[in-house]
Amino acid sequence: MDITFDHVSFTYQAGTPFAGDGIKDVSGVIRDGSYTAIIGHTGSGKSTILQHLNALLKPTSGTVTIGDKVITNETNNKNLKPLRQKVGMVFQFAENQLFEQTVAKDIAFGPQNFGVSEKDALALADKMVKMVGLPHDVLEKSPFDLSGGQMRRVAIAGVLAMQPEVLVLDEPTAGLDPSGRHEMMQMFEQLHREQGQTIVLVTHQMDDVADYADTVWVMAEGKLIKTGTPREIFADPAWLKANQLGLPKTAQLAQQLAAKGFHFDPQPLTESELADQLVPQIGGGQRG
Ligand SMILES: Nc1ncnc2c1ncn2[C@@H]1O[C@H](COP(=O)(O)OP(=O)(O)OP(=O)(O)O)[C@@H](O)[C@H]1O
Repeated sequence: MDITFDHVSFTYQAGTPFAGDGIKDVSGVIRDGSYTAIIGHTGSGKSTILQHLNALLKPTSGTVTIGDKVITNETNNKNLKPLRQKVGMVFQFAENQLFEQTVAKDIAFGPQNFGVSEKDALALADKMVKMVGLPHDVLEKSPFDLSGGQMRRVAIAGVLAMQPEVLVLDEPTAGLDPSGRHEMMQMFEQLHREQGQTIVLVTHQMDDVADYADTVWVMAEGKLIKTGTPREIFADPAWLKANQLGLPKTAQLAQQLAAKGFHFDPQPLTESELADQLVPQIGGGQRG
């Protein structure tokens, strides 16, 4: 399912003295099957974009087309429930939204709310717990007895149990330690690679953009100022700096090595790309 923005603007508290622009004249497509990263400085409009992906916000002007559903300022709120199933949102610190007595009930809550029987919803909970890498025995535990990272996985399992066509992640690894971050990003990567899950990721981590995304939207002051592949977006360090964005760590390291006489073409964005280009230059690669 594609999600298409056509000249979308959104004004918070429109018509009041507190009115403020959220996004301005955004046009672009989140392609079915893509892994799209949305990046930009604080206040650039990323969260406002996300909330248009399942019509939590409706455009002040312009249209958002989600699959076959066209959302405008005039769209009636009543008919939006199916969208909430099709576009699953994992908000920042999603674990704060857990509330049931057991993990199983918490994960099953969403599907049951959409008419799935209790038995089938609990079977889904069983499957999703595995998918997010948690042991089976957490199902009967209280979510509040788990670690923070485990609680977040339960919250994500609850979103996945809705079997969304598009999975939207708002800084899903915020507050996790480096290994927890890596494991969680690998989990999303697996969903994308093995099941073709469409993913939209808001992140401040340029390494994650380079490692996982195939498409990038760059936001600044409410506008979508650039779209492209990570390679296209990271090709111009001066432009990135002007927009208060950085390079992935690997590309930064390659820049430092280039200043010492090493040569890279194309610019390496991931560790394995860096290693592939560096090894021949230091005469390595053959051991023993
Ligand atoms: N509830 C609100 N009421 C009024 N203005 C808002 C509201 N939420 C956001 N804004 C404004 O809309 C603009 C875009 O904000 P948004 O939260 O979408 O940016 P962001 O890129 O997600 O920021 P961050 O990286 O800090 O989460 C900002 O100028 C912000 O001040």
